[in-house]
Amino acid sequence: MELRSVTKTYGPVRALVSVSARFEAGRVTMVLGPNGSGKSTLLSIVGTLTRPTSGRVSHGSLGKTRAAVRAALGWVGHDSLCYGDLSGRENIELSAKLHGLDPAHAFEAARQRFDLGAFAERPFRTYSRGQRQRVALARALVQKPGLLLLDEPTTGLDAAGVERLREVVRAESARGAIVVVVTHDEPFAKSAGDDWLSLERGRIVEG
Ligand SMILES: Nc1ncnc2c1ncn2[C@@H]1O[C@H](COP(=O)(O)OP(=O)(O)OP(=O)(O)O)[C@@H](O)[C@H]1O
Repeated sequence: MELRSVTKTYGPVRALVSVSARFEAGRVTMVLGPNGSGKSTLLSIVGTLTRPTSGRVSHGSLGKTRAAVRAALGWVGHDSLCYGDLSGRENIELSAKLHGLDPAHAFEAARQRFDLGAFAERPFRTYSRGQRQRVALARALVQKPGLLLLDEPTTGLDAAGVERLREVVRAESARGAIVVVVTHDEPFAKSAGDDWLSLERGRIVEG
């Protein structure tokens, strides 16, 4: 997957300025940079949720159409994309159904992988932050995405939660996914990343 000279403006604000980068299958790219440097904008362009103002985005073998890329996309952003009135189990099962997969099988796999306890039967809105994060991640991974995008995934996680996340990120890339993670957590970025890309005022400064 590749961005070529991608610029994104919002009125007078230049969120990204001529950004070029490659993201390889089987590698984890960490996107770093201060607040407002364009990290979330980059992620949403890569995820086809935002169109660039100029420049080119190629998703390579993930697909040529937005629909194809979105079918291959696993996304955990600031918004969990989970329904608050549904339980964790129901959220995961719903995601499985939307991808044409067996819901019970998908939930059982997620339950084991993310150690989902009795809380998985309660409404999602009652969850602690760490529980939300586990279910949101489980939901995003249901269809074994070819492209996994995570925005600040360590926020609110304890040390054990961060370690589990690191293992999941490494396992997903080892499976062959392209993984792109926006983070302010430098120890996590160092330990879980293969490639690092730093943004400052919408421009790549290294990496
Ligand atoms: N929908 C929008 N409308 C107007 N300006 C926007 C919009 N989205 C982002 N911006 C602006 O673009 C710039 C980059 O924002 P972005 O959210 O990509 O930064 P970020 O690096 O993810 O920041 P943070 O670390 O605070 O999450 C900021 O100046 C922001 O205010």
